[in-house]
Formats: sequence, structure tokens, C-alpha cells
Amino acid sequence: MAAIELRGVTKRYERAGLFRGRSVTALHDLDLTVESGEIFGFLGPNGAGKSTTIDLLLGYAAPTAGSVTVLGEDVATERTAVRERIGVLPDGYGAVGERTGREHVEFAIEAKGADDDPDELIERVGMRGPDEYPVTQYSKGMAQRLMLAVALAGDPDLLVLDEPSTGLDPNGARTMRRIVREENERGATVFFSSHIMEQVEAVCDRVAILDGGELVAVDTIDALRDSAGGTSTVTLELSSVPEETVRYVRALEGVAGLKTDGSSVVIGCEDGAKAAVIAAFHDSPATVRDVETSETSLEDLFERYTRGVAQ
Ligand SMILES: Nc1ncnc2c1ncn2[C@@H]1O[C@H](COP(=O)(O)OP(=O)(O)OP(=O)(O)O)[C@@H](O)[C@H]1O
Repeated sequence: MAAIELRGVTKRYERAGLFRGRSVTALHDLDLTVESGEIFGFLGPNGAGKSTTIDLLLGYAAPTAGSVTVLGEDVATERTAVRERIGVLPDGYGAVGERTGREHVEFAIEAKGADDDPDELIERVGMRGPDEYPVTQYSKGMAQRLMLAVALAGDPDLLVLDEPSTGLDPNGARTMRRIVREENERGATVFFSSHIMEQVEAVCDRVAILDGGELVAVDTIDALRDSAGGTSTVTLELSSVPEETVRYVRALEGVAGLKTDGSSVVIGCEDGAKAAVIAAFHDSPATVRDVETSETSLEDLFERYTRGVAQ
């Protein structure tokens, strides 16, 4: 079953104030399916329409046209039922007021009708101690960890994480990645919007790239590399250079060039040919002492697929 299904979704906003009367189309006729059990990365430049899409998924806004189905329910009519099954980490807002961190977590558990242990959730996101004072006194990163604990309450079927790494130190970012994987192993679908490409690359099964309110790519990162004609450099350190294997690899499809330097071999090839190149040297009479590869980064792909900010 699909966890998220957008069909023909258009969202237009009417501008207020000075630009009253002018509308902006944030999403144009969007079709998107996220399967149950996926960790799905949602990327796009500023103004591409990511937050708008998330608002539609959560029923905070209604589409101008099209349908939004989440966990098998139509968000237009079943908004409350859907929200009970979603854990949300919002971008840049959330916990407010004089409540302590612990009270926020307790409130979230109660609101979901769940029986989680608040201490366990607080511990899981790496907060120790400060959960007892008001969230107004939290640092940005602590507030972000707290909101992640809130999102995890009640074992949601879908986690919607909007820029989850905001304000997190490297330990916090690692904790967040670990939690995303654990939640996914438990069976949750994770919808993950981020500008931090390394985070997305580290955890996501598939990504969508949105630009100017339209989807410009939806696929695994490896498939996007292949279709963008990405190139890799493979450097192998060998016990000796096996001439026959060198000839074989030079003739492989997708290999653009090979040069040898002492006991090392450097191959330029398409991303998709990399595995065959490495396997050929592993199968050769030489011993492979070290392998280094570099490939098209998600950041390069993002740049290729996007053209700027929506108007
Ligand atoms: N409430 C609103 N009223 C009018 N226009 C809006 C409103 N919310 C968003 N927009 C417009 O819709 C477009 C998409 O905005 P959105 O916030 O969805 O982008 P985004 O991809 O989340 O951007 P960012 O990465 O900067 O957060 C932009 O042109 C924005 O100006």
C-alpha cells in the first residue's frame, strides 16, 4: 500500500498586502507516491514547494485541485484520523511556552492515546537533564531533539520530518539518522525533507526533487546518478598489475579510461560500471590492497536537476 499518494495536486496561494490580487502557484499538478516502509527524501531549492506539500499531507492546508491520500485515508475528510497516525517534526517551530520538555513529551503521548515511557523517549533522542525546565530556555538543538521525541510518541506509522537536522550538532545528527533507521525497521514510513544532502544520502531509499512546484526527478540516488550520466573514479592499490585484467577492464562497457602508476590502477567509468570494474580486479591473480571510489554527489545531482527559486 502507498503511505502517501498525491494525484493531480495544485496549490495556489493568493498574495496579501501590496501584492493582493496576484496569486502564486506553489505546486503544479503534482503526482507522487511514497510506498509504505520507504525512507523517502524530499528535496528542492528554496521556494520549490516542499513546506506546501507537507502542509497538504498534514491537512494544514487544502489543495486548490487534486487529492491527497495519506495512510490510505483522504486527508480532506479524515484529517484527524490521519494525524493520529503521523509523527511530525516541523521546521523551525513547535514547542512553545512555559511547559517543560518532559511535559511536552507527556502531552504528546496523551494526545496519541499511547502508553510510551516519556523518560525512554527523552533518553532516546539524547536529552539528559534539561527536560525538567521550560522549553523557552532550550538551545535550538535541544528544542529540535525534544520535537523529535514528541514526533516519536505513539509509534507513528508515518514520520514527517521537515529539515530534521536544523540546529543539531554532529552527535545529534547521527542520533537522528539512527532513529530514522530504527523507526523504519519497526515498520514506519519516513518522509524526510532536507537541504543537507549528506543526511539524505545516508538514510533515504528514494528521493524526489521538486523545483518550481513540479517534480523533476523521483528515483533511487543510484538511478539518478545513472540517468544523469554520472562518472566515478576508481583507484585500486594492487600487489601487481595484472595485464590481462587491465585489457579486460578497458574493454568493459561504461569504462572511459584506465591508467596505471606503479602498483596502482586508476579507472574513469560511469557510476553503473564501478561494481564490475572492482569485481574484475578482485577476481584477478593480483591481491587488492585498497579501493577508493568517488562518484557524483547528491549535491551535484541536485544542482543539475534544479534551476532556482519558484516565482
Ligand atoms: N501562505 C502563503 N501565502 C502566499 N504564498 C505562499 C505561502 N506559503 C508559501 N507561499 C509561496 O509558495 C511557494 C512555495 O513555498 P514553500 O514554502 O512551499 O517552499 P519550500 O520549498 O518549503 O521553501 P524553503 O526551502 O525555502 O523552505 C513560494 O513561492 C512561496 O512564496
